[in-house]
Amino acid sequence: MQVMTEHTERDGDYEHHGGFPVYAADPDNGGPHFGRLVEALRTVQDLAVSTAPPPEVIAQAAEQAEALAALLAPYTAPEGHYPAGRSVGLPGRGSLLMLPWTVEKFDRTGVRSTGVFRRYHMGGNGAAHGGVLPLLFDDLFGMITHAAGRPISRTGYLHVNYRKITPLETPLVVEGRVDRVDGRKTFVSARLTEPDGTLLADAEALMIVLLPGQP
Ligand SMILES: CCCCCCCCCC(=O)SCCNC(=O)CCNC(=O)[C@H](O)C(C)(C)COP(=O)(O)OP(=O)(O)OC[C@H]1O[C@@H](n2cnc3c(N)ncnc32)[C@H](O)[C@@H]1OP(=O)(O)O
Repeated sequence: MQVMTEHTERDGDYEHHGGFPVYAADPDNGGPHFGRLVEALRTVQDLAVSTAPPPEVIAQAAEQAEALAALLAPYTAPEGHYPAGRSVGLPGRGSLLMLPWTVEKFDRTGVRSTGVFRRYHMGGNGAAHGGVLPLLFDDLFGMITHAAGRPISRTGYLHVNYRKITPLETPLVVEGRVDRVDGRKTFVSARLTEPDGTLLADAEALMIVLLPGQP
């Protein structure tokens, strides 16, 4: 997918990325207002799942949301030609789908990212939803594979162990690495912890290098 980092040592097939389009990081991070837009939309997501306004306010909000959608709709662009997902200077690379975390380390020895789960990510009883942890790990494993100089790979399996309730609005750290390479197979693992090292979840996955033209 995204070829966004310079590598000094690359896998021999690094330039082959299956059938993925090759596209680059956006050096402008979407321009001067894009980060602000993404953050405002994330706040709207938080509020959309946590407010109970009266019907007249909901109607007003719906009209404004519809107007925003109508404003943006004419600018739909092909994959790799919009800043979401390519704005590596923004939390979650500027993609609303990704957790709004910040990559602190990205090299062949592994990737570390820090951030918080927000109100939008809540499951039950104040804790993070179980489904957002695999999202965090899966994206991290994609980055780990990429940072290790492996060609773009897809997740064959992803196993998460939920060790402790994951809190919201609490600074957390996720860090992982390549454990083993076997032909097309890259075995990776990672841990989600509190800053004091308390383990919240760990995960392991198999990333499989795509064959030429493979989607
Ligand atoms: C900077 C950011 C960069 C981000 C990069 C993007 C990362 C994206 C990560 C993802 O989330 S991808 C989305 C979730 N994954 C998928 O949708 C994958 C769907 N599955 C497939 O497309 C194919 O199954 C796959 C390409 C993964 C593998 O199919 P292949 O037909 O190419 O391979 P094959 O089935 O022959 O398996 C290759 C090897 O892996 C092994 N394998 C495959 N799946 C396995 C599995 N689930 N468990 C254990 N082993 C498995 C398989 O046995 C075999 O081992 P050997 O080479 O030793 O014989």
